[in-house]
Amino acid sequence: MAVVGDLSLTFSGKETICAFKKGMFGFPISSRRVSFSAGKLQNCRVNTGVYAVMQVGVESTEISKDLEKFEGVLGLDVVSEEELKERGFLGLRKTKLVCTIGPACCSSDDLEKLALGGMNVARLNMCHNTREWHQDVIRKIKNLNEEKGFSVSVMIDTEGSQIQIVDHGAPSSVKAEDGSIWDFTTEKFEGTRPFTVQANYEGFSEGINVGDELVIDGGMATFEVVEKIGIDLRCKCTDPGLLLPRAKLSFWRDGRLVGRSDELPTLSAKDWSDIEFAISEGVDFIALSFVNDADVVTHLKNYLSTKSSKSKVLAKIESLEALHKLDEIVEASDGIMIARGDLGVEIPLEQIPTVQEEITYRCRKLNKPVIIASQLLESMIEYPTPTRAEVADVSEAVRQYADALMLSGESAIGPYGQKALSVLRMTSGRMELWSREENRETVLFEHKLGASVPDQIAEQICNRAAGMANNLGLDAIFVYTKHGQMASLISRNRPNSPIFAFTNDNSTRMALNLQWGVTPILIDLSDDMEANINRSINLIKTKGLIKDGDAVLVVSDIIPTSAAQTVFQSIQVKTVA
Ligand SMILES: Nc1ncnc2c1ncn2[C@@H]1O[C@H](COP(=O)(O)OP(=O)(O)OP(=O)(O)O)[C@@H](O)[C@H]1O
Ligand SMILES: CC(=O)C(=O)O
Ligand SMILES: [K+]
Ligand SMILES: [Mg+2]
Repeated sequence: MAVVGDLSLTFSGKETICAFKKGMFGFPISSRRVSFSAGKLQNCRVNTGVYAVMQVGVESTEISKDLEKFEGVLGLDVVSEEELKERGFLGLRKTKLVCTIGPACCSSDDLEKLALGGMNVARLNMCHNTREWHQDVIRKIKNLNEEKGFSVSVMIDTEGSQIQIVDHGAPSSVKAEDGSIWDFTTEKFEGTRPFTVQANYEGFSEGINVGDELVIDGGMATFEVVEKIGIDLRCKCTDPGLLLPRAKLSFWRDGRLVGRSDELPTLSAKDWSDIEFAISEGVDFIALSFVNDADVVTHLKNYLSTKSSKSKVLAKIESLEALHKLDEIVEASDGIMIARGDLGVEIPLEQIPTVQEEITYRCRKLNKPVIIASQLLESMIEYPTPTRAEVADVSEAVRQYADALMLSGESAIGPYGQKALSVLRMTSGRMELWSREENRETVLFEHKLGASVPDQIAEQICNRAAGMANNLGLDAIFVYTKHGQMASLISRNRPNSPIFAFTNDNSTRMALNLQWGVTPILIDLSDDMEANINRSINLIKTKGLIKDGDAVLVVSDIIPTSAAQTVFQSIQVKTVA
């Protein structure tokens, strides 16, 4: 049980304690109003992750005195708290970790182990499994957050539409031999039909000519189209290989992709129904597969706001079209996933590394979090140790300053998911340290970032703040933020000091889980900024996480709630005393 502190209350008469938030205590309180008669209520355990300013409708001064100590509870997750206690400010991990949840890790026990192992975001791929299964996993994660003080965000990833194999006549993989002739059809067939492959999309052969190349999964096997029979294609295997279930099909002519993805809807009827589900479950992120332009992102964001949903929309970059419209997609979305798996079906594999670096850089410039996904530790689906090349790939992603790294099958279906997560954690920690030592005082690549976000005052304040924190070697940056904008602008500079983002908005807290170097903390914020700052520093101090003499840089962007107030944006250095 995550505990901020134990509290004993002595009741002298017929008193009522009002407005405790649900979950405030370590035992369940379902009502917001609890009555106690005379006696002593001992060892009420106050959870982290839930904040409340308590109002006490009592005459007893004794109770008020006890409760005063707890006024304003810090919503700091248990994992960051432990990491901070063990390793100090500079030891906090900066790169965020996303785990795909699948049959290998969906029990509460497994999910808890992943949360303890550093999972910041749990991803659910709507391509697989049932609605009930997904719902069950989401509820388990939310329960763990509430009861055990974790702060794991939930992401759903839409199925999207793509030309792929639905049936190749075998339960798992089939081998295509050199020179063998295969029919690709959309017709459904019963049982096994040798050398026949069923594709999922009626128009899959439209515009395809004899002589075109059909590539499976970006290079697992290659065929040449030798004949068109109605809408079916007869093909000869020119590069033998494996056809896996759900393998992706792409067509090439003269070394170029024959672009097809704009024919298919980014959001199918199934995707919309999954989005309704995501809204009703209150998920934190919706990742859109096969985004081809900004319109679909804007459309979904507008739709979510009509539903009062605070889910953030991530665009997955996994098509050639998306690369052509990268900037507009990045600007429209709340973040990006570089989906290297399907991207490798649409562009030659040797282009992936440079494209990854370019997308990562564009995202940082435009101040949007970016996740690097797919095959980071692929061999760990089978083996308990990664290849050296995989560790090098992970390190490179960290060196590029991606916000987050993602596990796919490694956690979803592999028996070594927790180990894979720890490989990500150790490798990113090592690389972060190395980059910091390399960069020392020059982490601020401001000349490279340029002025590129709309709010230039906020941008300048945050750039200066990050620079100051580095130059002065400050212990931490505290930022007070409603929507996370300032926290994100500081993170964009990738400063050495950890960024603690204090917010009173839970959806901001959950969204910031994806941002490099940011530890979001839920806290009650009043209009009095000085009071907020002092109270949060005191709370952190009470927990033993900061001590006298530590120096923090404080940045705030609290927007006025009344006409009498002005926008409060400031930088100050505070030495804890
Ligand atoms: N909920 C699930 N139930 C069963 N299997 C799953 C589930 N989620 C993932 N998997 C398995 O893990 C593998 C990797 O998962 P992942 O979701 O990353 O697939 P992907 O094909 O890379 O993603 P996408 O479909 O978005 O392109 C999948 O091929 C699938 O076998
Ligand atoms: C993650 C994903 O969708 C991909 O790599 O294709
Ligand atoms: K998907
Ligand atoms: Mg994909």
